[in-house]
Amino acid sequence: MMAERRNGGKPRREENNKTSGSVNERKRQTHSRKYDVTGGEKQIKTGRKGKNVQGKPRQAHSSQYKPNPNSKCPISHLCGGCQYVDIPYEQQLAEKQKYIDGLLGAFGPVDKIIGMENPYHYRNKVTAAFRRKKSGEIISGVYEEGTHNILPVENCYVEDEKAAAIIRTFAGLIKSFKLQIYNEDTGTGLIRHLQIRVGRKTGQIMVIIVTASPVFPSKKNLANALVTAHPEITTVVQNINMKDTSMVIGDRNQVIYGKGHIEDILCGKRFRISPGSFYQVNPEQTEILYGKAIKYADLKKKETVIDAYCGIGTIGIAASDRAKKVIGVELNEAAVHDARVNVKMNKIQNVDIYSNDAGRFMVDVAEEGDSIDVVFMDPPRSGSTEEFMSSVITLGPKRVVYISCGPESLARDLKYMIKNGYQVIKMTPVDMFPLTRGVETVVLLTRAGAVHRG
Ligand SMILES: C[S@@+](CC[C@H](N)C(=O)[O-])C[C@H]1O[C@@H](n2cnc3c(N)ncnc32)[C@H](O)[C@@H]1O
Repeated sequence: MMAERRNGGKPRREENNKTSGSVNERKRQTHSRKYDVTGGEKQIKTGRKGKNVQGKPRQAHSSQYKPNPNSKCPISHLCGGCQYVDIPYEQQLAEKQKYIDGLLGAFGPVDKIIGMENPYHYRNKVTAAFRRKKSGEIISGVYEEGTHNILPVENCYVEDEKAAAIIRTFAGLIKSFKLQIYNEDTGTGLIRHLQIRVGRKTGQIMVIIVTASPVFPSKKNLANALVTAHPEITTVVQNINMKDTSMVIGDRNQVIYGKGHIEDILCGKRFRISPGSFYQVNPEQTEILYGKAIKYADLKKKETVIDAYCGIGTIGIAASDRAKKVIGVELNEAAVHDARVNVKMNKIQNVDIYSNDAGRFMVDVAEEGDSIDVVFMDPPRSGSTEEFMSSVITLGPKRVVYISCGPESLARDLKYMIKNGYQVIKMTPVDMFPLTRGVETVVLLTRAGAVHRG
């Protein structure tokens, strides 16, 4: 087997594979808005140590918070997440269509954007920060854009409603258990964030309590109280993040209750999701997106397929019944582990998962001259690399199916692929992030001269 020749049948381990994105992606993320609609790690735009980007002290507060009386969401002007919350849904879709047509239309035909029937409360992953008021009451919410001020969230239109209810309960428990909220300036306190992940089809819910220290007194009692209030919670995990970082999730997990992960069902397959693993935030639209991607791949059970940036293996596993062989490659260690478990759990024989940088992996495959028929590529928002794409060009697969949540990096990468002998056959935008400006696009490229069916 070609991949076994490359590493003796053992998964490769990379120095960098504890990350949830490439180094460039992580650098870029720290300068992005904090509410990452695409499902990447939630980021805080940091200024000088102890200051926010406006040079104000970093201690979380919201004394200057003024609700916007003209918006459905009183904090939409400050949170920076839902730029389109006050625009009718049809108009949101029209705006996104216009944007994608303008940015990508010159490369090939763009289909009509696929919207949602109910574009609210779709987000299966919700992260909250906390602040103690002078009265002792605990506020839960999100960061004001570009600052460390915490804005109270009463009713977020994109978040899963069960997750929001759990966050409210947890805020009350912080007070009753007398837990200290982490203070970035002094480095004291325990509770950094709470993250909830929901398996929408299985109903499983994971609560991740991110702490600044491994020492977490009465964590079992706290988890019991939370599960008693919300019996739908299936697991509670302590995630330890001791770094001075804007990343929410740290490297270490300790299971407090349940299995330490959840499962969800997507495209008829079952997927395990661990705290550090990427999973699309809008699974209803993901099924539509993957359906398009697999249709574009036009598989006939004869093809060797690469699923690059495979996360927990979702696209490759969903496509595996239609291919001869699928090779997944992913950098994040937790996701690689999940992907391997997912292959076994779904009793799939023709999928191998590799732990590696996608670019380096493709270089190896290209150097060995292996034969690849189809490449799925679903890189982070910052897009792919020349290293990766030049190897794709060397390998010359008949079809490349590019899935992207970053239209601008997609445009850059399509230019490169076109310059190097590929053509864009079609593109479909899918609205994975209603109420926000975000839009996902799936693109079919073929080698110029290759016959295009379907
Ligand atoms: C947009 S997600 C897509 C994941 C998966 N295809 C899905 O749909 O769930 C991008 C994935 O690329 C991974 N990643 C980031 N940089 C990478 C790199 N240089 N090499 C391999 N994987 C990388 C991330 O950890 C993440 O799982």
